[in-house]
Amino acid sequence: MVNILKAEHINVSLKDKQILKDIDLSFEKGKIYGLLGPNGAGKTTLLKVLLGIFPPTSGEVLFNESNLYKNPKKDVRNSIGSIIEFPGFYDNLTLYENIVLHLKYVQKKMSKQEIYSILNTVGLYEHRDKLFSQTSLGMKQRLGIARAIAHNPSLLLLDEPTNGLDPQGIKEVREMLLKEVRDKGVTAIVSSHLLSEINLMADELIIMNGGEVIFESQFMKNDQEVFLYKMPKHISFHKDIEEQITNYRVTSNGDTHEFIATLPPDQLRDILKQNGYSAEEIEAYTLSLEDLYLKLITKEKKNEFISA
Ligand SMILES: Nc1ncnc2c1ncn2[C@@H]1O[C@H](COP(=O)(O)OP(=O)(O)OP(=O)(O)O)[C@@H](O)[C@H]1O
Repeated sequence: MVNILKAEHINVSLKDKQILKDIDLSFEKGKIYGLLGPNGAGKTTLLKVLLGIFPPTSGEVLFNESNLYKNPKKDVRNSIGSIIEFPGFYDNLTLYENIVLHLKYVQKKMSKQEIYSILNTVGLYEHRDKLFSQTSLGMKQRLGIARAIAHNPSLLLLDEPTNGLDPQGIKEVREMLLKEVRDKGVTAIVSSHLLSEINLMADELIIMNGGEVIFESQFMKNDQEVFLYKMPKHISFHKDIEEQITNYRVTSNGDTHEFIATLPPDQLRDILKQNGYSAEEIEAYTLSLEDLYLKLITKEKKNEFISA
């Protein structure tokens, strides 16, 4: 397991508001991370911090073991491709020329044919000579993706990359991303409000709310399932259980603990039996990504979660 990127205890405060709170994450080479969260959760801010364009109030970002904010190795940022917020391009240049300019900026030499091939990958080859100002929203977004991948980065930071794309475009972007990751070992962090897209492409899931990471899991990997458990409070949390549950437990109504875990029900029941409890006392529910997301966000809003 090779970590290409690490965010260590990132805090961001703007004026009196804390926008990111103690974000501590590691990202492995060759994986797609889905970044989810409601509007204002802090996803874009986190991506900007990871890109090296938004210095955190405290904390470190290490990309290939180089600190992005303190003496970064030369050209380290040129190994990152990104779409963060609306990509800025030159209106009076063609799509082809915009990519040429970007490649100059990141000091990467490419032949005309190679640039055509990139434009072809994102479905823009036949529009290559159109002025940027004369393209549709979807084409602009595709050009943003072309720019993000053009210089063969090892890390992609993509903030809602399918914004403005039609269903076919969304599918093409997903397939292209999967190909980049699988063929070239690129690591991608992709924020989206489209749960179904994240479900289809991400290996790992990060859910944010209120500037914090509230859930982190290999949700999709190897069909990993996530369960909601309801357990009577008289069953005390055994170390073996605690080690396997995720960071959240609900102290809910009356006599019941609710918690979310990837630990399968059979294994949880075995642990309970080994500790002298009746396994029949717990209720287990499989959560879809939508269930999980809504459960976490809703509970967060109601302040019902406490840290396990
Ligand atoms: N420059 C800024 N000055 C003050 N507050 C800011 C600034 N940029 C972002 N914020 C605030 O930080 C919080 C997080 O914003 P951010 O854009 O990172 O969220 P997000 O999860 O990307 O949201 P969305 O899904 O709507 O894009 C919000 O409350 C936002 O208002």
